[in-house]
Amino acid sequence: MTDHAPDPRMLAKAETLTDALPYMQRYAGKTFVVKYGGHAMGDPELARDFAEDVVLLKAVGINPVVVHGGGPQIGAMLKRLGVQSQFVGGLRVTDAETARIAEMVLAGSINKEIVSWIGAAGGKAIGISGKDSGLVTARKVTRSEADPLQGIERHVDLGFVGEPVAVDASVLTTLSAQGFIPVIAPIAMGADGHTYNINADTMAGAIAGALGASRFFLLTDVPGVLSKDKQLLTDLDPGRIAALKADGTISGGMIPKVETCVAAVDAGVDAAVILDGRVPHSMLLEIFTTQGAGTLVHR
Ligand SMILES: Nc1ncnc2c1ncn2[C@@H]1O[C@H](COP(=O)(O)OP(=O)(O)O)[C@@H](O)[C@H]1O
Ligand SMILES: CC(=O)N[C@@H](CCC(=O)OP(=O)(O)O)C(=O)O
Repeated sequence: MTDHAPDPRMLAKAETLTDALPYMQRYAGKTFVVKYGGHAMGDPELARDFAEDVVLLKAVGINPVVVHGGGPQIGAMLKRLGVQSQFVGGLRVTDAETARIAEMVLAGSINKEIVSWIGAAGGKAIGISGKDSGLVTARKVTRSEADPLQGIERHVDLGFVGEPVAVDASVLTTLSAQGFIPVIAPIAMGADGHTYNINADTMAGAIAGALGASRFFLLTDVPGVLSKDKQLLTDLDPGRIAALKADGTISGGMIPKVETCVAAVDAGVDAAVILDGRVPHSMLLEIFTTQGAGTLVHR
């Protein structure tokens, strides 16, 4: 009798799989856009976990599309080359030289690294930037900032910082339908012929909107949006986000992240989730279990 008693650990594994079945059935054929942040990709072990998660999504019939960042890696390269860099409202002021370096780091090294990880996990990834096949057309971002000394709004020139104005997602749907996993660097051409550096969150949100994605995940290095006393805010709508920005709770790199979540849900994405990329397999837990993780942004 005892010889045939099921091992409880094996049973638990089987249960995990059967628990995931309704989610697999619900999401088969849907598109999930995943933004993989530069801060989340530091650890090779976590990068392997991330690649396995993406390949698993593809294997169960979901179409994952990866948009990556690389802010810290661009920063490190600029430092090595002795180029000064500064951020205004979470965006890197980008002169022509910085734009060239950002493209080299994002579309060159990081993009191919992610493609390699997915390949090693058994997936077929194709690495492109917003330039390929006219995927994204950018225009120059204009920002104004309050000048406390003069009490006026002052225009800030961010240089070659772009925002998507048009997305032709046909290359992505074609690649996905053929079994490929698109991996996208946040660099695009403007109609003016210039190369633009685009915040990766903004790029991912525009792509999620254009694809009509069911889910939009942003993997970063914090558990989600935190309150002033560092508690995780699990559920946010656009009104609450505006208040948290206004009182300074949300600052720096979290600003483009929440703005892009709001834009994505406005564009028809069902839900956007800001997740901790440092937690192994955080995306799988969010998708295939009842345990919600991170901050859910919805209408
Ligand atoms: N309210 C907030 N909750 C969580 N993180 C915040 C908040 N306000 C600012 N941040 C900052 O935003 C950072 C995430 O943005 P960013 O550094 O651009 O990440 P990524 O490289 O993953 O895109 C966090 O590490 C944190 O320092
Ligand atoms: C205009 C702008 O700020 N572009 C970003 C692009 C990379 C990025 O967004 O990377 P993360 O997602 O890792 O922050 C930059 O130059 O850092």
